[in-house]
Amino acid sequence: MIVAIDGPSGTGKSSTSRAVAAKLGLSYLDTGAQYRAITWWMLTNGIDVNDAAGVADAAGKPVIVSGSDPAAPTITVDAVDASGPIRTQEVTAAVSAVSAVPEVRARLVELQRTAAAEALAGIVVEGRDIGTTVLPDATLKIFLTASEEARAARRTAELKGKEAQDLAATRAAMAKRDAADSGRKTSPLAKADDAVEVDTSELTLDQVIECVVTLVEEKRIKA
Ligand SMILES: Nc1ncnc2c1ncn2[C@@H]1O[C@H](COP(=O)(O)OP(=O)(O)OP(=O)(O)O)[C@@H](O)[C@H]1O
Ligand SMILES: Nc1ccn([C@H]2C[C@H](O)[C@@H](COP(=O)(O)O)O2)c(=O)n1
Repeated sequence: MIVAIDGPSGTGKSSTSRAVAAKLGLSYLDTGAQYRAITWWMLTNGIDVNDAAGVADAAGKPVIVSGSDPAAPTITVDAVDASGPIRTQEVTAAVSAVSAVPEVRARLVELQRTAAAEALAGIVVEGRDIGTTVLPDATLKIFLTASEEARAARRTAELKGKEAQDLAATRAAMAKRDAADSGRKTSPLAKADDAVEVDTSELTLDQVIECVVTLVEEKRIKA
């Protein structure tokens, strides 16, 4: 059972994927965390993230390891816990440039396919190009969407007290990142033709989780 969950930022991919994987006894992989991890490594090693050739040259250097337990997902870079540093606004602002570099994508797609192949009980993999490129033969593909307004409100609430921005700034930053992720040449953010689209704007997180669990169970019955 391989479940691919894609969609723009703030649509609920991580929260939904973790919960669905935990409920169904599947592994979990957050591919966005891997793009953030390689971006953090570039920033901490003084590589100009807007120099695509420099990023491409360095793409093979960091060792990125993702833990796939949905109850406690982990990510390390060169054996250092990167789970905190990859969530800073500095990394968020730089990640689209790094993830547009084909050498970076080739490196991470290989890790992602290996993780899926090794997950014997099945896996939920979330990202932007999982259904279209990474795992085109996934058992079930979901494309989550939500209005810009709903996504910005969710992200603003999440960042409250941390690196808080106001609603308008958060909305603008999300729209900019989504435009970059959708507009890049190599495997852009896109819905696979055979993905089920779920608009989460008016749904609670529990409703989205239930909806995806039901879709997985329907697939299991048919298989
Ligand atoms: N249906 C929902 N209703 C209300 N809040 C939600 C819903 N889904 C997710 N959230 C909240 O919205 C925030 C963003 O969710 P999440 O991180 O899962 O989105 P994402 O699609 O993985 O985002 P990104 O791609 O930017 O990492 C979280 O605080 C989460 O709890
Ligand atoms: N499969 C993926 C996953 C993520 N990215 C890039 C684009 C996102 O802006 C960034 C961070 O992802 P998030 O943590 O917000 O889910 O990583 C990608 O290009 N492909």
